[in-house]
Amino acid sequence: MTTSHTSLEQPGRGRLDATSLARVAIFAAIVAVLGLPGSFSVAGGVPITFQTLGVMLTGAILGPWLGALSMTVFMALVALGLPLLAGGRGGIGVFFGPSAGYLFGWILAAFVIGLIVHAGNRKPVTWRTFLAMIVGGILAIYAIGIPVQSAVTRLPIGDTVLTSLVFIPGDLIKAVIATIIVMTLVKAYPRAFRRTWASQNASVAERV
Ligand SMILES: O=C(O)CCCC[C@@H]1SC[C@@H]2NC(=O)N[C@@H]21
Repeated sequence: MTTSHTSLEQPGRGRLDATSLARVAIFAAIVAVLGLPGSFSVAGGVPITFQTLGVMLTGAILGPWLGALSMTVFMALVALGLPLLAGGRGGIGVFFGPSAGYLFGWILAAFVIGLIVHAGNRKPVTWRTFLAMIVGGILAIYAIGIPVQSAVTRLPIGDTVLTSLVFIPGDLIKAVIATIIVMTLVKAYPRAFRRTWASQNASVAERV
């Protein structure tokens, strides 16, 4: 195993070099920037936000581990009080509010999207990338977000599911946009994507 002054140990896996660290930071920043236009308030206390587009891109481009790490860093900064959520919100309180589950879901989403997009170490194709956005970027987020929202607001789960239907049109549009961006990048920079794939797989291989 090589050592480097510009790398950090990743728990349970290989090394996190300076480039990976920069990517993690850049995508956390992209998610923050997508919060700048603000959000749309809807019933239930969970806003419609562009930030999930950033979550989708993070998982697809960084892959499962770095993607999840990037979203974890983003959440840590939010917890520390940085106003990175749409509408300039931040602080530990958001993790006890109606959208807390969705926020944790963003970490899972980046991981699941990365897994599906990178599945089998094959070149990303449009259908699998779009499937990843649906499964990771919508279903995985809702799977945590809706039960937590229901528990926090004390609205029955069925009613909370109905409330969350308002997110579907926007999230589907974001899934399409994310797929177009990712496939455009794959076509423009195939070697960069191959390197991302290879490094993630090498890291996974190191773990077994
Ligand atoms: O800013 C927050 O407090 C978190 C917002 C969570 C928004 C959820 S994520 C899935 C769904 N899609 C949206 O546009 N909004 C919700």
